Amino acid sequence: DVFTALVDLQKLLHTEGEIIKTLEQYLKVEEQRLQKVRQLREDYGQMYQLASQDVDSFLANPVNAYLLVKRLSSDWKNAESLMLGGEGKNLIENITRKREDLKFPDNEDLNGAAVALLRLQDTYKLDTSNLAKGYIRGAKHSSELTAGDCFELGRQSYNNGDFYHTVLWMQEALERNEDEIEKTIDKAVILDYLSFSTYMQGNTKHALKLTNELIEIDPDHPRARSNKVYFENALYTTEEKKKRGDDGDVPVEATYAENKQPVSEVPEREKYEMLCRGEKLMSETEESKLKCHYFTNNHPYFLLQPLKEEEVFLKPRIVMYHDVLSNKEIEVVKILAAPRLKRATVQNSVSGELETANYRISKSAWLTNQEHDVVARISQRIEDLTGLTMSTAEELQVVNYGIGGHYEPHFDFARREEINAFKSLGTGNRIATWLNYMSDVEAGGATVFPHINVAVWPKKGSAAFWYNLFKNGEGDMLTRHAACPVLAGSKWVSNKWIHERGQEFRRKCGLKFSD
Ligand SMILES: O=C(O)CCC(=O)C(=O)O
Ligand SMILES: [Fe+2]
Repeated sequence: DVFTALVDLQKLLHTEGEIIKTLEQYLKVEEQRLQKVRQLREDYGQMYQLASQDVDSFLANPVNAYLLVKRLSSDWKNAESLMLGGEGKNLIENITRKREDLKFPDNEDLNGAAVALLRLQDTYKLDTSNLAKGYIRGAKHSSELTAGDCFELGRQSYNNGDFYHTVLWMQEALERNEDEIEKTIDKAVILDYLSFSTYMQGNTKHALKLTNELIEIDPDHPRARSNKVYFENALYTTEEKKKRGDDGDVPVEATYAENKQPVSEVPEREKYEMLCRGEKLMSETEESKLKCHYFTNNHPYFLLQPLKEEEVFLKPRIVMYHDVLSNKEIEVVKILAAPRLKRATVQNSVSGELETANYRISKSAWLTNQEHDVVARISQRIEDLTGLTMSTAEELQVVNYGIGGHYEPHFDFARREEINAFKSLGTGNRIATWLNYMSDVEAGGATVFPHINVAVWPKKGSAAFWYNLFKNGEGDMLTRHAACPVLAGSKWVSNKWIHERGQEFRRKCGLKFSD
């Protein structure tokens, strides 16, 4: 799970440093080795020349005879091992197998990184060729991708059965391949993937054209000819059907399905992505009702140092507080959590078991009030600000999202049917959520509420707070929210999930669906 948090990517940079050292060492040793090989070639050459001048008299000399035999037996054995062996094997063994402190990503990690990039491409509507140039929203963030890199993204998509992205990236690979002087990938290999995926996307005509191109550059390609026949037949059948007035089931032009979600999910999904991109969906009138003021909660701590409270939405009431955590407190929390970050889990709604899921990609750790004064202080501050007891709240969850890290729309509370959720805690449902933003995020990473058109942008030191349950204990469906994928930078949050038990005299219960 290397791809889920920035801290892990830092470890990979360390590995990269070690790889550079190993390569340098390898070059040095190899150059010395080649020098020895060159010397041997010289020695053999000299002797051969001497012998060739007069073969008979050369061989008549017993020393020469001996040397010839030696040169072709033990000397050649040494030469052989010099040529075959090389230091490479030892050096590679040393860096990969013996070094436990080095982290190398595996195939699953590579796939995860590719999927993350493709998710960003979709959510933020990034253009393939701009992305390949390293441009993210106009600003150049990274180095360019080679044709080979684009091919690799396409291949990962292909292996995931995602032909839409395969076509996008193979096309980009093809274009880049044309311009490359030192080719990073073979054109025929790209065409092979591209033609098949184009067919799978419903564009048989174009798939056939690409296959013909492939046959032109590689007439003996193992699959191209049979594919050609197959595509021709498929096209013929469609044309025939058309003639018969039967409109045929294969669209002639590609219609790339943008969204693979079930129809019922599309509106939420679209709203979620629009909000993530920063599109404003809330009306002016709704926005004009929101206020900002200084907040004291009649507590001595905040009377001395009032907090800025900003209303983000009224029903359900979502508020933001600014300058809640200091940079020093944030540093302490990050340092405590960093060595314990693990891939975040979600509760299976049927079994109540915790498991990892692709709709939540981040790393998290839990901190208790007992382990550090700063953690206890944060808990106390939340209690003072909300008036709710922290004695039944969950521990402080610290979360780090890497590039592409996200949490798709969800509720923080358990629905009626999720009977097993929070059972072991014995503190009731999650009545409210307190979310601390512990970093600014360069791009992306908003917390969005798609059903009420709200987007909250992370700001270091700020916090968001809302009730998940109505006063009568029923869940408020409008609190459904998501963490948008991080487009650039790294996002740190920490949250306190506050539970029902113990709040009886703090938040008056009611019969109505009201907050
Ligand atoms: O990170 C965010 O912005 C939201 C996180 C969240 O919703 C959660 O952890 O339940
Ligand atoms: Fe949440």
